[in-house]
Amino acid sequence: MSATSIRLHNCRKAFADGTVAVDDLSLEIQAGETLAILGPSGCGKTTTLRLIAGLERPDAGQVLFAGRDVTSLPIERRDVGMVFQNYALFPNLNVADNIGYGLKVRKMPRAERERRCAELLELVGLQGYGHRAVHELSGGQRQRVALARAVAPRPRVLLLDEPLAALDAQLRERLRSELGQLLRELAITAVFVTHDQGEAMALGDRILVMERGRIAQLATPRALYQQPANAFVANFIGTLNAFAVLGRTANGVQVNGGELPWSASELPGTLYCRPEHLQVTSAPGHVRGRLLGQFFQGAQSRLLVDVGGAQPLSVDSSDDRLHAPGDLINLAVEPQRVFSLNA
Ligand SMILES: Nc1ncnc2c1ncn2[C@@H]1O[C@H](COP(=O)(O)OP(=O)(O)OP(=O)(O)O)[C@@H](O)[C@H]1O
Repeated sequence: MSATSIRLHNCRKAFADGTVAVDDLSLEIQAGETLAILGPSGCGKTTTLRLIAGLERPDAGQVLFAGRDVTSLPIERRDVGMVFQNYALFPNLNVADNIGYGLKVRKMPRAERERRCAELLELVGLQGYGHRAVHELSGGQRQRVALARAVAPRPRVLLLDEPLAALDAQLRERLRSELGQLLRELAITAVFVTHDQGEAMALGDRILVMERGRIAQLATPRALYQQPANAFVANFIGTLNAFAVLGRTANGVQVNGGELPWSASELPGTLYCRPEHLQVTSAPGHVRGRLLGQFFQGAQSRLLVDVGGAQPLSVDSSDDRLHAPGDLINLAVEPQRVFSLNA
């Protein structure tokens, strides 16, 4: 089955208590695209996924698959595969029977089913595990079985709700890259919900950042990071330093700890820059403050510098020099790395 585009058109979903989980949401997901849905708890990520799945019906608006209105179709008639955080495998069936379940329901002949199961076990790196009981598998292995089961019937759309959240950090990272590989191999349209920005950036062709049931921004990971639409998105993707603007100077603006380059005629209330764009310098830089701490992270260190603002500045430095807490640190920034944002 070839991949399918998905369109949400003015979708709204409120619950009985009046909570508006999804508020007039319109977006289009290309055929074969992987869309990550990211946002704070309660912003409507899971509800959006459930609207696409057919597990919820919108109060208003339409859901279209390849241009066809599927709004009133239940999940079993939408041709979607789903993977949940908690595996949701059948505990009384072995691995092969779990994977083959959807195929059996669709009355695929046994020999063909077995062939497809073997192919899927190989795809998820579990060759020879067909006869294992579910309780004999690790968390990561269970999640691979859940994936294999979801894609076994070759669905048009794969939906994943925090698929890696239950795994420990190391395993999550490994399975993340395996999942990315798998999604590319399957060339399936995939939508996954996560609250992990690293996961969203690594797996999503585009990321939908949601805020209170609406789109805060829908863009590629790179565009979200480099051109965040507003402060909410910028704070959600990566770390952001905020400088309250205190007034104009000859070449820029006055901020806590010094002066930032700023040539635009409008004078925003806050200016921003990313931690990797602040450079520690021995010459007088733009701002100066006292080191609160230095955290070694391997290829670079994260420095926290107090310039007297509301929050200490975060600075990423690949310079190996060790500073001591309390040291005075000079920081410089290239003018084009300083930006303002809509509130
Ligand atoms: N069945 C329901 N009945 C009432 N309110 C609900 C129901 N399901 C979700 N909500 C509410 O709708 C809003 C959106 O919920 P949703 O689960 O979509 O958010 P989420 O972004 O996935 O959150 P999380 O990251 O915490 O899982 C929340 O305020 C939630 O409490």
